[in-house]
Amino acid sequence: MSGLPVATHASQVPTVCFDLRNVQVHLGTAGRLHALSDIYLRVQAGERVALVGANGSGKSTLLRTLHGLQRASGGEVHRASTLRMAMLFQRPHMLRLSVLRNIVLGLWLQGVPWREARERAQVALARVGMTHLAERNARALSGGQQQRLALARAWALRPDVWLLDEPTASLDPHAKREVEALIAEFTQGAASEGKEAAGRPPTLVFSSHNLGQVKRLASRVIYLEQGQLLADLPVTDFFNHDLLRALCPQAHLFVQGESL
Ligand SMILES: Nc1ncnc2c1ncn2[C@@H]1O[C@H](COP(=O)(O)OP(=O)(O)OP(=O)(O)O)[C@@H](O)[C@H]1O
Repeated sequence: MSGLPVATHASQVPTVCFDLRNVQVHLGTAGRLHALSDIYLRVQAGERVALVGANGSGKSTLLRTLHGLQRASGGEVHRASTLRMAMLFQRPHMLRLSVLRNIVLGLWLQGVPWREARERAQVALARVGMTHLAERNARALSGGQQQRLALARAWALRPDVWLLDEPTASLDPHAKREVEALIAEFTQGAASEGKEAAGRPPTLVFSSHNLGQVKRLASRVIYLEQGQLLADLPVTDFFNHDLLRALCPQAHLFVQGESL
């Protein structure tokens, strides 16, 4: 694993965030399960990449490999050294503390002084419309509220890169819409302090089974099947049925199945 050269433009946000070359991830007993095979993937700063594919196709493993939570068994993982990454999961992990303290502690652990952390946490809570819940125990929140809190906690850290693993999969339709709207706001520039001034919104890589959500949030779609990357297309090409059928029949079948 190594750092990519960092571009010199004012924001210090590098042009290439991730560059995976021939990456393999083997899991399970004696590494017999090939969760990812021969992955080549370069993600530029500001891209919005959706990972799609059936259950077990390797989406979570790829996200975890990008983050560094999962070590590659082979190949090269290059990651820009200055990246600040936030990773969110389908079911967020909340500390048994108040809503506000969940954010404050996250910031404090990153070296932000307590007083500043409290102020930033309050701004972040307001940003997700949860100020009135600041003193509630975070574990007592609904699933949708917990995911909004997880987003606030991540946003308070001002990440360059958002890695989201099926962030709305376990939510009811109303909470889904709320959480998706926040993801759109936080990752499309408008709410990203500092990044906006640099003219470059943060980078988003997310997995989803919701193809409507993929259309709304992504600019590029990657299709995985049994750990292999079979299609990597601009979102408009991916949802062009004739083109997709010609370029990647497996992905076309998958889209047809998911659209039923
Ligand atoms: N810790 C682990 N040990 C062994 N096998 C694992 C482990 N984690 C994942 N796998 C296997 O690796 C493969 C890829 O799993 P992964 O969770 O990346 O798929 P996914 O596309 O995210 O699936 P889903 O849509 O269900 O979340 C699957 O066969 C899965 O069973």
